[in-house]
Amino acid sequence: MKEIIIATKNPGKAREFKRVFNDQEFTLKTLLDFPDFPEIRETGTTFEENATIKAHAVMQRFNLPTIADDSGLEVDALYGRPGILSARYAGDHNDAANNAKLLSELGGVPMEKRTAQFVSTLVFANPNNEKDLVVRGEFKGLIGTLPQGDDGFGYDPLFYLPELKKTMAEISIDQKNQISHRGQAIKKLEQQWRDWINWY
Ligand SMILES: O=c1nc[nH]c2c1ncn2[C@H]1C[C@H](O)[C@@H](COP(=O)(O)OP(=O)(O)OP(=O)(O)O)O1
Ligand SMILES: [Mg+2]
Repeated sequence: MKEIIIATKNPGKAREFKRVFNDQEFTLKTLLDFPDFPEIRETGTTFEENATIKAHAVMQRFNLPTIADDSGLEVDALYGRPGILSARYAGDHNDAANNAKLLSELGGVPMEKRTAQFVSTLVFANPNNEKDLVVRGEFKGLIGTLPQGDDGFGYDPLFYLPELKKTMAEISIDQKNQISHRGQAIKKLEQQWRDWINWY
């Protein structure tokens, strides 16, 4: 059976990927299956650079086709921050601390100025392909004034969808995948990767 690795240690991302990116033809693994895999330093200056760093580190270790997601939240009132530093905004990978810092930085900013977007860049690297496949998805919303909902991960409890009158943490994983930055990027990947990949 062919294998594809998702180069992530984030359980929320892994769950969203496994829900929509699967097939009889290959099995999907993530770094959660390899807990000893060393920390990959995300030293790039763009989502694409960081996704490329992660995809290549993991591809080289396993010699298998590897997809990495680098993603984050760009808040207009904060001039695009936290952006590529989203995971490290307040503390290292502490969602609650990150959300609290975001609320505090946006203190006093009225709802109409709390516009933001989630961004996801996916890089698919393969030992037999010279060029990586790169896709990106974006999704706009508003930053709420208090966290709501228990689903999702990261900034989802603060990411408010005015059309649905719900946060991203109050919709199902399937609904999130249908609309989200990552869901859109995965759809683009689905449309392109079979024509791109050289298995052997
Ligand atoms: O759908 C999302 N819903 C809520 N928050 C999200 C989402 N997508 C990204 N985010 C936030 C989480 C984290 O603070 C940062 C990603 O950082 P990023 O380095 O790409 O991922 P990560 O370190 O959690 O896992 P890994 O690098 O192993 O894939 O943006
Ligand atoms: Mg990361």
